[in-house]
Amino acid sequence: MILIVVLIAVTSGLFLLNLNYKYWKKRGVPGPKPTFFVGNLADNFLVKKSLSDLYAEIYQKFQDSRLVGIFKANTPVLIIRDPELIKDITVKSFQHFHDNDLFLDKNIDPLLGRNPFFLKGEEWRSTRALLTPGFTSGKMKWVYPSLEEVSRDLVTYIDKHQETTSFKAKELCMRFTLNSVGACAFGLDAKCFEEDNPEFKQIGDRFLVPEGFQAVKAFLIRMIPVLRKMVSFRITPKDVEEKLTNIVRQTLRYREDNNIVRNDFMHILYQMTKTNSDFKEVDATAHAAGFFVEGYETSSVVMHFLLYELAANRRVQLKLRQEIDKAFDENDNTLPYEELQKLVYLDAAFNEALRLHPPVGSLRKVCTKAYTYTPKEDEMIKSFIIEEGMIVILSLYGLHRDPKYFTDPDCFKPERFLDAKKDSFKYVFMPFGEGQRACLGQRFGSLQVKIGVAYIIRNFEISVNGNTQLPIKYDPVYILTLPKEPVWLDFKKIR
Ligand code: HEM
Repeated sequence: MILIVVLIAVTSGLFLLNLNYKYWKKRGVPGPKPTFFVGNLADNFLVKKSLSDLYAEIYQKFQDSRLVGIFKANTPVLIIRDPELIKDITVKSFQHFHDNDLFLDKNIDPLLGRNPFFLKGEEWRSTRALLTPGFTSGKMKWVYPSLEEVSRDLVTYIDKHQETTSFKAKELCMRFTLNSVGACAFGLDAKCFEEDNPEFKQIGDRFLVPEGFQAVKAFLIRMIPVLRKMVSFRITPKDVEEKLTNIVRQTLRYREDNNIVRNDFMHILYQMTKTNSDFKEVDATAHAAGFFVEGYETSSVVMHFLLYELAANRRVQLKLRQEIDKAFDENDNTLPYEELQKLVYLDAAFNEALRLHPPVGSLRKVCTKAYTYTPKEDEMIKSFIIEEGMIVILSLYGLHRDPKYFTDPDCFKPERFLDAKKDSFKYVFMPFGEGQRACLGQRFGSLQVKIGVAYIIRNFEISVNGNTQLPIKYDPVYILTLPKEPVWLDFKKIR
């Protein structure tokens, strides 16, 4: 009897699973054939390819479609290919797609759970409004002297070590961004150029890497989304949470006891704890931690890809050095904030590195209010409803390498950004996202990467070391776009 019940349950389960696989067919939306149980993401489940690589592959296969229907396990998901539709989702119809497909309970992960990236609805809106004043261009000018100091320390650090060894680019850039975030967010010297493994680096090495059991939970939640509400999942390791909380607590106390005012993000948070009774110490800690994790990691990823591309493309490196040298030479061997803003070729090279290697390879939005998809006249699809709760994917990696928008899409050619008319890459080049949910730290991230690279190019000739495995393949597991094997660079002092 039990056997019969189990058989009936399994057969009905299989039947229902297969039934769901007709979801897109019924609506006439094109898409790749799903594999039973895993849907279209088998290569990610088997740790062969990153999700961003997979979405981009699917994006590329369906050249003539505005959207592609796929299955994550047996859940229907939409990949949006059309820039006009992307504009609608991120800007015009934002009220239908205002949340990210990410879930962290702030009672379980109090630091990242309070981060705007993970927050939803009204809570996201009010937190974003609270933090936005910390990222104005005025505030960037405020922290710029700290960034200059850290950049000079970077040059001294490379200088000291380059005789004996070449550098793992990501690690070098991470030391730089950790020091700059330490200075600009916490008002502290993170000592990443002095010690081999200082506390900030230990925290940085572990922050975004869910360990053991948490990684298994993350995988299960991805496969079976209903588990989100049943399984307690955290990204921030417990000991990292304790260390960061202590750093913030001590800094706030020290400032209070000694009446210290510094030009940094912590001062803004400190003021909020004094002026807003709803803003508690745990909020200050969470937002300082948010600045920490978003500030060092994405920027160090971008910076190391930019250095790699400059090392691999000598012509671009030389041209960039001419621009940078001129600015330093005309300003007493310094690079003032206003001068950095004028470096158009540096800006183009930065954008081109972001185009080729966007750290966030895909954006996953959730439909928060049913949305009617209206096809164009030449489409073979009827109008249909994108239901509340459906996940829509914007494949940044797919868009950024689409030959329809970028000629020779796999080549590093900063000139394309110089020649382009304003806004011509809108909604096809969007490394920071678009619309109300776009990256809050874009100004700070761009500033620290550009100043760090400017100081390096001013002082060193860089080349790719033979230890680098080419062509670069992306890590299938890490949540950001990162090479599976490290990029090694050689530095030759020229000044
Ligand atoms: C160059 C480096 C960076 C890149 C490429 C980058 C990219 C992104 C992307 C793609 C998003 C998602 C946008 C969306 O959902 O539409 C995002 C969100 C966010 N980023 Fe960045 N980011 C960078 C640096 C930073 C820095 C330095 C900070 C802060 C110090 C920061 C803070 C945030 C926050 C708070 C969000 C969530 C915004 C929201 O949901 O309202 N980012 N970033």
